[in-house]
Amino acid sequence: MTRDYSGFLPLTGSTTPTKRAPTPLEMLGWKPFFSQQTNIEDLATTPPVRVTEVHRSGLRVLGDGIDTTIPPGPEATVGDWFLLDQTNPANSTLLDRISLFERRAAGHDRKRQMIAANVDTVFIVTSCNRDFNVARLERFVALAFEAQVTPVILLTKTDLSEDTAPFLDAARAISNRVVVEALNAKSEEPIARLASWCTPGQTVAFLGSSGVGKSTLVNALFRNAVADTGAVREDDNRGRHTTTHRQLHFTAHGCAVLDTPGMRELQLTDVEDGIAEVFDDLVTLASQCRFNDCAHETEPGCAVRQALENGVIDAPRLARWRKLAAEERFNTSTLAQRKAQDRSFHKKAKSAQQKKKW
Ligand SMILES: Nc1nc2c(ncn2[C@@H]2O[C@H](COP(=O)(O)OP(=O)(O)OP(=O)(O)O)[C@@H](O)[C@H]2O)c(=O)[nH]1
Ligand SMILES: [Zn+2]
Repeated sequence: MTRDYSGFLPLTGSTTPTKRAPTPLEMLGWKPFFSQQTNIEDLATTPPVRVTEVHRSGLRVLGDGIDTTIPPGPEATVGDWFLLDQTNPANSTLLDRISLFERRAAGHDRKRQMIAANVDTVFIVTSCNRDFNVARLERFVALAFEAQVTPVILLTKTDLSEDTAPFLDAARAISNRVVVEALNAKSEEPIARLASWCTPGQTVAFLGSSGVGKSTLVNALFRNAVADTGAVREDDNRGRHTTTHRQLHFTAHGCAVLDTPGMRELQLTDVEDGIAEVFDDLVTLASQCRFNDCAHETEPGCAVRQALENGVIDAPRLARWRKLAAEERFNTSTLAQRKAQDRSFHKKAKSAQQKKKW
């Protein structure tokens, strides 16, 4: 899989191609990627609108001078762009996405459920204390890579830690494609430290376990700049947003911040490529094993074990990769596949038992 990583770098003033003020559509997140899917004539008759709220009763969409609700469709989620059919909104055209967070729903058919579309950056938040866990960070980075969203790791609570260097080192070792920042979320730091990713027209989201400072950071982005922040509470010490539906909030200068309960429950399903990107060095090594299906255990000509013996790779990291990949495979398999795996396991166990008897 080839992927363009140029977008994984934070935008800086010097690389911004034009200095003109963003258009109202650009403030909502409109990008050349979407313009390419339409043309000037169509833009006039079917103007672009972005889904900013998903309710059972309908989708709230915003455009240039447009704020309306269109009927809910199974195929759209918060962050999506439509070309709005003003006479028959149900006929609006959904545009291709730059990125998509999705998950498998619970239940028998385990249908895919879309969480959020066209997110540019996801801040993976953890704190410089006992919450810090490399395996958990790797899992979130894999989810971001899979969704085609730029991950940025934020280490909070630097003010409560005597030495943040070991946390920074461990987080930076996860992937050389992921920027890591350490900060005190309760100070004045967040606005300046997150500024390069929270420019007008950018869409950001936050991932991380409970209590690490996600709400504190979101509130910092909205402090003194209340635009459409009805559901984001100031002084939220418990850190629970009141929102129960999926919603984009816009800061006063036009950065969209995703607030969606689903982001808290993203599972490791269908993220094989994302995991392979986090552990790309190990994947490359594994491809050099003599056998295609090498389990890197006792097989001859195993490049992974060789690298381990030579001290080229780190044993705990190798173990984390294998654990994550196994979990992903299990989550991704269908119920029928799991039953088949179970049956074949019981068969093998039975035949092993019978062999013993003989
Ligand atoms: N000292 C200090 N406290 C922090 C920092 N970041 C967050 N906190 C505090 O940690 C607690 C939890 O922060 P929240 O922002 O609510 O955490 P959250 O990640 O949103 O948690 P959930 O909403 O449960 O997912 C709050 O009391 C915050 O004030 C930090 O950098 N330094
Ligand atoms: Zn091997």
